[in-house]
Amino acid sequence: MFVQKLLQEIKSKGNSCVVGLDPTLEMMPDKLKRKYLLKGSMEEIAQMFWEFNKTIIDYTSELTPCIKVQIAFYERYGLPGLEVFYKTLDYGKKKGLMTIADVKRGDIGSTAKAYAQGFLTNSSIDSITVNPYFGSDGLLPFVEETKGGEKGLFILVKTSNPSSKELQDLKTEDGQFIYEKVADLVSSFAGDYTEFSHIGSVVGGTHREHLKRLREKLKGFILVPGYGAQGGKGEDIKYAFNSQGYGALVCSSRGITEHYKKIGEENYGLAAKISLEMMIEDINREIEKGVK
Ligand SMILES: O=C(O)c1cc(=O)[nH]c(=O)n1[C@@H]1O[C@H](COP(=O)(O)O)[C@@H](O)[C@H]1O
Repeated sequence: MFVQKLLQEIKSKGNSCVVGLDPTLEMMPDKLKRKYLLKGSMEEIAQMFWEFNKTIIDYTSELTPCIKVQIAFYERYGLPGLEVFYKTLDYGKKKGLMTIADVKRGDIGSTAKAYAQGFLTNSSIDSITVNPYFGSDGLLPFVEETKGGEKGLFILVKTSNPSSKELQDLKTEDGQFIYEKVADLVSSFAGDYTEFSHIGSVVGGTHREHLKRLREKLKGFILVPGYGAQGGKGEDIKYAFNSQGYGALVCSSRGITEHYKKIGEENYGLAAKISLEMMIEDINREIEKGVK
């Protein structure tokens, strides 16, 4: 079961920090560029991303419970890129990690069903991110595909980007914000659960007040992106956890994979590990302090 496996990983590793694998050309260490880039073809770039991802996973898999792989960074390099997206998830699973395929899908019911089946029947994918803009009939195929709780969903409730307030913070007729309405919709799908529902949500780590309000409303795990590169801090993000220190996954991508730029590229994998260790220390310290 998704939630049980996730909790087991979190407890055995002693943290809820997720490594995001969002490779870009600019992110690549020079030594990899020298090794792979002859013509600059999609195949070469994909091969380079594969070595980069494998190295980051090798250095961090003993620490992190989970990886998140954002599909856009792979799709932009066509089929060779997509192959690396799936190979990365597969490699993460082989290393014993839980996986989030960050695909942010959503559509009318029939198309949503195709998305849901395409991603959620893949044995290397434990969970996906979902866009709720189509409303309940667009969400139902994803909920249906995860019925039984073997797989999980993270539905966008309040995103981390500065403009998220333009639409998500609009007030509805009954005085609630739109993101609160989305949270209610997500909760209505959560079903029976003992600890946390496998129907989770995404709330950006850049909004302390939202995390406070939403932790009470939401019954599933909260995926919290925005740590590090987007300015999210442990002192705010701790509000996504329950009083026992569980129920959230904090994700950092560039903060971990680009850390080598601060300390030298000879060992970019070790640099990622060091950055993850610092993140874990920060988040765990804040959880320990508790919420007021
Ligand atoms: O669903 C997400 O993961 C997500 C939601 C959100 O509100 N904000 C957000 O940054 N993300 C993703 O989280 C990652 C953040 O990357 P960094 O800013 O490099 O840590 C990217 O893959 C984003 O697409």
